[in-house]
Amino acid sequence: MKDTYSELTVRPSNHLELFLDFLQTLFPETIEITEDALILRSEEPLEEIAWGAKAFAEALSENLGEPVHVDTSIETKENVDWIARYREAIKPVEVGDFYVYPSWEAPKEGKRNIMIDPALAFGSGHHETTSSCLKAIGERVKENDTLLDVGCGSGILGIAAAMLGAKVDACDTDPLAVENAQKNFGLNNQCVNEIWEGSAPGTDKSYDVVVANIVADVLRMIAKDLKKRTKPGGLLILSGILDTKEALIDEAFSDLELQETIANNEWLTKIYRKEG
Ligand SMILES: C[S@@+](CC[C@H](N)C(=O)[O-])C[C@H]1O[C@@H](n2cnc3c(N)ncnc32)[C@H](O)[C@@H]1O
Repeated sequence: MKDTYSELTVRPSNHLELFLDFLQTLFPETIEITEDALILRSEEPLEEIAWGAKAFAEALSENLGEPVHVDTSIETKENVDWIARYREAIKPVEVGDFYVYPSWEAPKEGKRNIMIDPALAFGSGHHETTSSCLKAIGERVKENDTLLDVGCGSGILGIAAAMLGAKVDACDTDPLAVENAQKNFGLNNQCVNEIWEGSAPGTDKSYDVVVANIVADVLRMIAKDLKKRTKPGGLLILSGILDTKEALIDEAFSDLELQETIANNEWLTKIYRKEG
C-alpha cells in the first residue's frame, strides 16, 4: 500500500450520467456518485482521466449542440491502513491465569493462552460478562470436571475450562457460533467432547459445572433446563445479567444456593450451587 492516493473530482455542468458512463470505460474501480459530481480514487495518477473528462465535455458539447462544461480537481490524500488500525484496537485481555489474545499478537509466557480472533460469534474476552465467567471458571473448575457451555459463542469459556482439564460439551442456538467454536477449540489444541446446535435440552447428561452467559430474560426462560443439566452438588455459572434484571434471576434460581455475585460495571455474574 502506498502512503498516499489521488482523489479526482469530476463536476460536469450537466449530463452527469453520460460522464459516468464515459468514466467507467476508462476507470475499472468504484466511482462514487454524489448529487453533482463523480469521485475517483486511485493510488495511480489520475491526470489522464481528468484530461479525458475535459475532452469528453467538448465532444459532448459539439454533438449535442449545447454548452457542456466540466470542472476537475485532483487532491493527494493520506492512505489509511484500516486493517492495521483495527488490529491495533484489539488488545489482549488478561483474566487471572488466562490470556486471551488475537492471532496477530504474541502469547504471554507463564499464562494459559487462549487465541481468539474477533469474528461474528460473540466471545473475544473483552466483554465484562465473558471476563467475569473466565474468572469464575479459573477459580472454580477442577481437573476432570464435566462442564456444559450453554451459548458457547466463540467457545472461549469451554476452551478455558478444557485448559484446566475439564471434559467440555458446548451448544449454541446459532450455527455460526457452533462452527466458530469448533474452529477455535482446534486452534487452541483443545478438545470439545460434544458440541451441538441448540440449547441445554440437546443432551440428557448432567454436569459438574454448567455455564451460561446469555441474557437475563433468556436465562429465566431456560432456567428449568439449566438446573436439570447441573448435577446435585454442581455449579451453575450465569452471566449476561444487567444489574437492573437481578431480581428476575434471583427469583428464577431461588431454589439454588447463591455462592457469589461478581459485578463488573453494570453486568452481574452469579454462581449458584445445586443442593447435593
Ligand atoms: C453473550 S454470547 C456468549 C458467548 C460466550 N459464551 C462468552 O461468554 O463470551 C451468548 C450466546 O448465546 C447464544 N444463545 C442465545 N440464546 C440461547 C439459548 N437459548 N440456548 C443456547 N444458546 C443461546 C447466542 O447465539 C450467543 O452465541
